[in-house]
Amino acid sequence: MTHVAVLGAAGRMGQAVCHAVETASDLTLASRLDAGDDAATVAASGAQVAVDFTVPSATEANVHALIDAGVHAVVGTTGWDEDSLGRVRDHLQAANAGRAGAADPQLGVLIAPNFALSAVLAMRFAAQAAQYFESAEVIELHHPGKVDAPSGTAVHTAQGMAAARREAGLAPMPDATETALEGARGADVDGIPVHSVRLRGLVAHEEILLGNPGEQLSIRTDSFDRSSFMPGVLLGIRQIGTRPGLTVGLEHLLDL
Ligand SMILES: NC(=O)c1ccc[n+]([C@@H]2O[C@H](COP(=O)([O-])OP(=O)(O)OC[C@H]3O[C@@H](n4cnc5c(N)ncnc54)[C@H](O)[C@@H]3O)[C@@H](O)[C@H]2O)c1
Ligand SMILES: O=C(O)C1=N[C@H](C(=O)O)CCC1
Repeated sequence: MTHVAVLGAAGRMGQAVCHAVETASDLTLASRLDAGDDAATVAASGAQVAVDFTVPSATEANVHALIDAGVHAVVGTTGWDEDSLGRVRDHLQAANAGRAGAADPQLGVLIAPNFALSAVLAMRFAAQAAQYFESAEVIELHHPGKVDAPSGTAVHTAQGMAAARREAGLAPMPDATETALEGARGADVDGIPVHSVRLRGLVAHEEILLGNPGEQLSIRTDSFDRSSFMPGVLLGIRQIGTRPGLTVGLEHLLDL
């Protein structure tokens, strides 16, 4: 039986994760934490794994506290960049160097911008397709309660596509824009324009547009309900104990 703590337990995702953990026969919900609670207390609740769905401004400090507490972490909170990921990688390496044996297992942290299978596949397909198209843009569409833009998924998608374009030696994308209102061409993520829509009624959606003369490929993922993220979160909880160090992206846990 794996004991699980949930950080951000009062939030939209935290509530869904608590319910998913409570209804899984191999998991026990050890503690629920929200703003104002100390992440360092999760070990005392008996948790071996903590799940973080909080806010971009808090998640990195939470992860460092969890590493210090000797608890594996599964993180869905967005807002990570190369610097913050690097600090977690270094902290894990230092912490794991001092840990050995069954009573002191090697710690793992999984940080995934999207736990929905459709989104993970969309990111993979977009990276595969990117080298074959002159033009590529990403449109992400979310509920208006979301605090960050662009979405972590859109950043991850654009970075994967940009890396594939670089590797294939593609020229910059055609774009004759000479004058534009600020923001009209979206945010520039590694040379890929990313557009953010916030609309009441939406949950989490993304469309990737790829264009060539005379043709277009559209790749779209829609999470209509937060239940779409739960199989991925549960997979992360079940596997993180066997994955020491930092893993970025659920794709590494799937047989894609
Ligand atoms: N990876 C994914 O698949 C996925 C899916 C959905 C959302 N997200 C991300 O998860 C995060 C949370 O999304 P949400 O819609 O649940 O947000 P939310 O605002 O509904 O919930 C966040 C919760 O975190 C709490 N919180 C704030 N600071 C905290 C702290 N220091 N310690 C503990 N709790 C704290 C808040 O009080 C709130 O209850 C966002 O970054 C979002 O982008 C990721
Ligand atoms: O609801 C959110 O907020 C979501 N955030 C993630 C992101 O920023 O990519 C994943 C989808 C839902």
